[in-house]
Amino acid sequence: MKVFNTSQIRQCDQYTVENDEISSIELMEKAALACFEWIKSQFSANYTYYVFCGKGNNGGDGLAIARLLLEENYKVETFVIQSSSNFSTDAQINFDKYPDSVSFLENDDFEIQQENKKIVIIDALFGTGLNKPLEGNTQKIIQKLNHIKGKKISIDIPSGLFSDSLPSEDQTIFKADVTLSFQFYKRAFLHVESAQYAGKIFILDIGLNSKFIQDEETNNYIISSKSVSDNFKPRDPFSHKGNYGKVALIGGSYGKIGSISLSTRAALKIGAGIVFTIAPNCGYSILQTLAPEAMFISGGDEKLITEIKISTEKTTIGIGPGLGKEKLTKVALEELLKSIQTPAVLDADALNIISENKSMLNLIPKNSIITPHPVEFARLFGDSKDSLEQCELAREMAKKYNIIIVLKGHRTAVLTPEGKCYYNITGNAGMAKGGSGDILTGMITGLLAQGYSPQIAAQLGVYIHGKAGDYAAKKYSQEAMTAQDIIHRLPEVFLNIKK
Ligand SMILES: NC(=O)C1=CN([C@@H]2O[C@H](COP(=O)(O)OP(=O)(O)OC[C@H]3O[C@@H](n4cnc5c(N)ncnc54)[C@H](O)[C@@H]3O)[C@@H](O)[C@H]2O)[C@@H](O)CC1
Ligand SMILES: Nc1ncnc2c1ncn2[C@@H]1O[C@H](COP(=O)(O)OP(=O)(O)O)[C@@H](O)[C@H]1O
Ligand SMILES: [K+]
Repeated sequence: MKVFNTSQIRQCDQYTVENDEISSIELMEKAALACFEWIKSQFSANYTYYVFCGKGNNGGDGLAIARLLLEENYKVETFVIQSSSNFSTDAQINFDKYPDSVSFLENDDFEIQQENKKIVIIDALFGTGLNKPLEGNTQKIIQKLNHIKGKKISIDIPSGLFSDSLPSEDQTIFKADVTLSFQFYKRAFLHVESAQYAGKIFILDIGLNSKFIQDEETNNYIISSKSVSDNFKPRDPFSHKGNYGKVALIGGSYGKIGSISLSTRAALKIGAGIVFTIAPNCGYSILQTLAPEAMFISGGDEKLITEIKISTEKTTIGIGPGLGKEKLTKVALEELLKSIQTPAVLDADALNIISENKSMLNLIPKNSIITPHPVEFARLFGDSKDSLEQCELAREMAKKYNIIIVLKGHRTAVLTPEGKCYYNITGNAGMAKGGSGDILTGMITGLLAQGYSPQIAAQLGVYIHGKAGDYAAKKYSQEAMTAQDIIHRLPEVFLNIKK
């Protein structure tokens, strides 16, 4: 699913109005109707709706939503911000059509009856037309709204937020529980500094022109469930274990055998044919017990990995979880990287070793996948001022080193050597626990071994990992789920992909 910037969304609107039999006011009505239907499906008529509108098209959406609510006898109070600018053409039409009176706000002296607990505040003050951070009265109004208790819904984008850039810390922005946005994810919804204002995001289809959407180019995408099922390869009934690849997961050190055992179990459970684990000898009994399907190869020492004895020709390597950074381990990693000809997966301490020996970056086989969290990324490639800048730096580094970078976080981004960015929107805060990343390494390595291209293995891996995490949270709660539960919920993910 493509992510467009504000100017592309505007062009898409315009193209739709010019090429489809729909006028801009009809498009606004469609957008408002989609919001109204969503609101109706979630809230009863017992709520009082306070609709705050600007004079642009976002305000026009708000006025149309307020009218639709009134027509179905919902209790509605509508406010319009008084300003020197005129209504946009379509907002003026919706203002004229509004069947009740509206209150014009010159400052923040509006009243909302708080003792009535069933309150919905609809923010239709500013949309994608915002041209500078809010100040003066609008700023005060939003600050006041942010202190009022009630359900808060932003239309298209929280007022005060820009679609394509991140806010400064002191910027005033409406804090929504839910954002109902039209047709496309906005980039601001995909970065933590801005996404926190949007709450839960629902993308409403308003039927914008599909040819435009197909033809318009972008470098930013969402990994959609459709792209996952389109790329998914069901197992051939006549296949044997040799068809599903040979994986070697390398990692663990004394006290951290758990991490490589999680990776091992994840690789098995994601469908890999044959799995080896290379770990220190202290991991032998643990691994043979926790993952009896996998074969153990000694890493050369009781507590550390000092040698990696595996033919890399037909084996897909995943290295890093719990590995440690001892000198002998570094040497073993260096030797391994020199011997690999095919893409591998590098995580955690494998990346930390490389960040302390930057020339090793050039040893990473091309099209390999590295899976840093933001701090590991910064160790490798330097600091960034925010997550958007870090994402752009990752795009450059993926191109420079010809690798795929899986930049982990609330919205993990997969950056490719062609400069594309694929955001993952599955997953939840229950996964913010030690071990979740080790599982992702095992999953991506297991998918790569099964013949998925590195880019698809990375995209499927992060999507499936997050989706399994969502099933785990549903069953056990975000608090009580542990990383292992992500592995346990993989069956639900596969059964649903196949549907
Ligand atoms: N395809 C779509 O996405 C559709 C979008 N529509 C709506 O149209 C919106 C965009 O409409 P507009 O371009 O009219 O923009 P807005 O409604 O965001 O606001 C523009 C107005 O706000 C004023 N303004 C901008 N920045 C300000 C600031 N910092 N302080 C005070 N005033 C400021 C401008 O002077 C202008 O009057 C979208 O967000 C969406 O809600 C819908 O109506 C229909 C379809
Ligand atoms: N709040 C969150 N929402 C969605 N996914 C999350 C969240 N927090 C963590 N995750 C996911 O959990 C994993 C954590 O990986 P990592 O930071 O390497 O942890 P570790 O290796 O210590 O388990 C990543 O895949 C990340 O995307
Ligand atoms: K808004």
